[in-house]
Amino acid sequence: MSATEYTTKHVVDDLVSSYQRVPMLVIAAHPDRSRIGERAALMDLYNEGSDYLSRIKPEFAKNGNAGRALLDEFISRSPIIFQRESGGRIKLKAHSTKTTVTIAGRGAQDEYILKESDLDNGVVIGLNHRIVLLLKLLPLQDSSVDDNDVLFGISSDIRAIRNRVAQLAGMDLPVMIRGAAGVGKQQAAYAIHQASERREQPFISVNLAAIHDAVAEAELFGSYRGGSRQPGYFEQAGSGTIVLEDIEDASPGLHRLLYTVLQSKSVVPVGTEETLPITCRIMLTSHQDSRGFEENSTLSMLIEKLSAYQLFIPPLTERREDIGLLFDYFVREQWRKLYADRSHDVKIPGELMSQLLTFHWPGNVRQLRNVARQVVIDSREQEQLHLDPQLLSMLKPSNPGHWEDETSVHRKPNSVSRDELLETLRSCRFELQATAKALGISRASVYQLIQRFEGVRTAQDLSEEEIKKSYEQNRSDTEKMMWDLQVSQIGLRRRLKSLGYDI
Ligand SMILES: Nc1ncnc2c1ncn2[C@@H]1O[C@H](COP(=O)(O)OP(=O)(O)OP(=O)(O)O)[C@@H](O)[C@H]1O
Repeated sequence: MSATEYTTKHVVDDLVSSYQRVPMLVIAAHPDRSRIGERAALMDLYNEGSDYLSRIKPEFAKNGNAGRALLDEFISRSPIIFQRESGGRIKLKAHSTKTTVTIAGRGAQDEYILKESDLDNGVVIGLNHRIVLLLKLLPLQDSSVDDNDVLFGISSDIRAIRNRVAQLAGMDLPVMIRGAAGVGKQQAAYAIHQASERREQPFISVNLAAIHDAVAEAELFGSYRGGSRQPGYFEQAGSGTIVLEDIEDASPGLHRLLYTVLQSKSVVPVGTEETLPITCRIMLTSHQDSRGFEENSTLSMLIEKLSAYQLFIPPLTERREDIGLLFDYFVREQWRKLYADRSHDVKIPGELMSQLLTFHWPGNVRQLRNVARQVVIDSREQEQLHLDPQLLSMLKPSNPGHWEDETSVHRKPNSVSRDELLETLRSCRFELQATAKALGISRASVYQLIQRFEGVRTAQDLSEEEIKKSYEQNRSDTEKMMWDLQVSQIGLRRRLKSLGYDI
């Protein structure tokens, strides 16, 4: 690789937009768990065209500490060689080492060619099935890890978001947080609240899609019923923070109500003449791309009003370097919760970590956390973390982008058969937006087709009984519930939350 400046997409529009990226090795699994998240830059590969990896080189570091090599007795001192080839490719040569080298968990070979695009996404290197490293082009930054970070992670994206959170915490302004389902939007809102002067005040999160239009006004702004005052969510938030989740899923009526309230900075509880000033900080979350908002709609005006400060959280697969550390963090958290009496120094097997690093994570961090919980439950009597075969097959890498070329296709909804709809819904994890894209029809048409065909449903159509049964059978795992009930996980979570389940 020549000494080119690699440009990287950045998460926060108005922060620095390019970094120098170099080939970096990040430890994702190591017998000594404290080493997860350490990184080493292959500067000789970057500058001179070749570098090597062995038990004694290079030196990995985090938190500004002095570096140390892998130092694992099962890893050979003889080197694995990285050599620059034409076209930004890298040859990895394992001829002269006794260490078994695997790439992305596949069978061991003596030589591998890594394309530049592989290095962009991150190449998963397994050493003797004990140590797993991610080789990726990353900015030349130190790895800083603090277990007390509300937003945990070592990627430059999470780092930039943490900096942004610190800035936003000091400004008493509304914030808009965008990103796909499960990326950590609510976690980011909580991080801002915790870092702000409002931290001692309530933090209230409201799922707008779960509120029925008929009761929305009373639930949000309060009411006067049967001789007593019922406080709404805005009042309950007091001088704290209110997070209005997934704003695009609320009804247009609700958008209009919120817009009026935000203009007047006050609410009028239903059935009263009383005007109550709003003192809480407002944050919105959205899982939709800004192009998805219809121009001049109340929603777009509402968003414009509230989006003076935005935060975008990228999907987990764009920051694979966070996976090892986050998984270890969630395993420790779940282990403490479930087996407080047992040491939580269980080993993460190399194969498991390779699989986690290569999976496409459509449910993002939430799904990773669910997998960690499931693995901990399944490992009760084991020395190592154990993965249930069903879960293992679910984590097989697949091609999530298979519909992307079809976004320009436009067809009549009438030409979509029930079978095609069902098959596409399944391949898109029952998410309506993705299904609409894949079929080349609008989201509204997908919804109409669901209503039309028998046996095809959304989470809104499920009975409370069915939800309860599936919740118990699947031990509250919403990923499993999604496949069981054949509805989107986002919709399902919304229903669960509105029914008061702990998720
Ligand atoms: N960087 C992070 N560090 C620690 N925990 C995280 C991080 N990101 C997400 N999580 C955890 O992952 C789970 C999902 O995060 P969160 O609920 O914030 O996602 P979201 O983007 O708001 O999802 P949705 O759009 O589906 O509501 C939560 O349990 C959260 O605590």
